[in-house]
Amino acid sequence: MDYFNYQNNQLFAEDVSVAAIAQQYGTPCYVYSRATFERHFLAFANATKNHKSLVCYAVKANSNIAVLNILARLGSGFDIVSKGELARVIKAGGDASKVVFSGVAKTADEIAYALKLGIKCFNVESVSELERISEVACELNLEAPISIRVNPDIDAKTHPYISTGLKENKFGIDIQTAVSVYQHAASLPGLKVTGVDCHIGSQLTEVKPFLEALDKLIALIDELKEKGIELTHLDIGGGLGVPYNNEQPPHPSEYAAQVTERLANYKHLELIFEPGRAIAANAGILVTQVEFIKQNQDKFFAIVDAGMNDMLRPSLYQAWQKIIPISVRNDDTPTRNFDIVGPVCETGDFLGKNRDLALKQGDLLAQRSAGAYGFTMSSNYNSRPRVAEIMVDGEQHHLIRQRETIESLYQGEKILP
Ligand SMILES: Cc1ncc(COP(=O)(O)O)c(C=O)c1O
Ligand SMILES: N[C@@H](CCCC[NH3+])C(=O)O
Repeated sequence: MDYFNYQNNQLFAEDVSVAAIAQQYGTPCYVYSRATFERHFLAFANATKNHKSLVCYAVKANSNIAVLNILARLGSGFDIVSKGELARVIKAGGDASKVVFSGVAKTADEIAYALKLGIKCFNVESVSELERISEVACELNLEAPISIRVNPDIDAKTHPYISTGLKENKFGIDIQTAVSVYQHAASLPGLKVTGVDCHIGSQLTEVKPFLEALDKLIALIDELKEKGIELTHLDIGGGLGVPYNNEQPPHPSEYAAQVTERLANYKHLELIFEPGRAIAANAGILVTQVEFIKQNQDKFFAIVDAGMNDMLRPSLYQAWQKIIPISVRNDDTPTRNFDIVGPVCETGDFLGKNRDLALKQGDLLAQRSAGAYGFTMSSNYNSRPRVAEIMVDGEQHHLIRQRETIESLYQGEKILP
């Protein structure tokens, strides 16, 4: 099921022509499908119905408040990594009691903000952080629910930059030392030990590494119980991959079924998932226009109006995302092998390389799978205003973030007197 489809050679997002959106809002722009966000969220939520569980959407994937609101209405919880992300969740109508706070460097201010809002849990990534949370909680006369994010030293078999569960990665606490850290946590004032957490990486295309991590977590939970520390939840993190090209990641229902099966004897443990990409990636496209066609000897470039500042993934991870025309040509324009490059002054500024397309100046293109880690990783590099975001909902479309203005680029800056 795909909500981005061709009708009479024109790309549609649900029931709206993408060309019409580009005409109305200009390019580049991100276009999202509400129905896709909902379908992906429900795939997780429904798959885990036989086990007490909570889906905490990872806000970093796509943090527009319209997206968060759509998910909050379906009962989603949220995985956040900053005060800013938590503020977005609250602004969007999310429930703080369903928020888990991840990240390696929570400040005292961020901890206090989250504590006062009554979040579900802090996923703690170091002993120093544990002590900081204890101090802040005591100062506020509050109790902080915590879980330790353990690093299980599992190879997630993904790109090294998005692998997080190996001992050489900065994330989590070495699982070998976890028991003593839990004992330390139990002795500190202001803390309530509630769970265990891990997140081994992103864009995983197999269930096996998740299950390996889960087995290590279960062994830890058993050991803690023997030592008198009983946990009430297990957070397996996010990381389920999506098909960008020919990858065949397991469907959320298959993944969730295998995870819950392993937890058959642990029905009392609430299971938390933190999916980001699996919910958002294929719910969005980046729409861009060909500014120029350029030929250097036998190399063809389509220079488009979206750059690495709008979509960083290809430059940062050599990520491959499909690029398709918004209107399929049926004239005699030759198909050529193009590098699709942006306007930014960097050699690494490309959306895709070696793409066989029939293109002319002025054509519109869509980069697919752009709903996750697209807009949220965008910047103003080269003083380029960040682009508009549009949410399609059936036959309706809504501007959910306006294009930044030139003036906004230097807002807050000052010239010396
Ligand atoms: C702690 C944590 N949870 C959840 C996620 C979401 O990951 P994904 O988008 O791969 O599901 C991330 C990002 O990788 C993360 O760091
Ligand atoms: N931003 C990355 C994933 C990292 C997720 C954050 N832990 C991507 O686009 O693939």
